[in-house]
Amino acid sequence: MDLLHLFKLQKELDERILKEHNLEPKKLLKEKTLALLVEIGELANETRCFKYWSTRPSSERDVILEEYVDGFHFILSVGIDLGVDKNFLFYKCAHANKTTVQTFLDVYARVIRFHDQPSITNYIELFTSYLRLGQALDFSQEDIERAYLAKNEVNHQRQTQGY
Ligand SMILES: O=c1ccn([C@H]2C[C@H](O)[C@@H](COP(=O)(O)OP(=O)(O)OP(=O)(O)O)O2)c(=O)[nH]1
Repeated sequence: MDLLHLFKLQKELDERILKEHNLEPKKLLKEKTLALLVEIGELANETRCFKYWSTRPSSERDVILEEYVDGFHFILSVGIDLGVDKNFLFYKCAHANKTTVQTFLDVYARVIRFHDQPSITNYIELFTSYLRLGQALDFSQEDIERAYLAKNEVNHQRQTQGY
């Protein structure tokens, strides 16, 4: 996954959204944090991993992947606001032997911790937990990159259409 390229595309999208909505280039950490928490909830809903009371199957893989990359957009976006986008290197994160439910809860905890204390260390922890979630959902880095690029394009089209 070419992360520096994804950060660059994210920056272009974020700047465009600010411009189209006449927003000051102020940081929107609270809004982005809530947006990310909502996206993670939508993602969990599509997987149905916590719905022990139901036998209905999860959504299609592509639907789950699209929800996943919505959250990834916001993670990249807060990384840009933090100033790590130009030199952020990330290799592999070890596979953690946890249930999908626990992996979701870990991501929520990391989001809140980063919000309360937006340090680079807490950002890396958040980023790692989100990639672990991707692994738990069986997405390769190539899957994530391809789906990110597709959704980034959709987000630009939405701005063109006055979304
Ligand atoms: O500053 C921003 C704001 C939004 N986004 C992206 C992230 C995500 O990919 C999308 C917002 O999520 P979604 O597509 O779910 O938006 P929605 O308005 O909730 O649409 P829907 O009703 O289709 O879920 O916009 C950014 O990249 N940067």
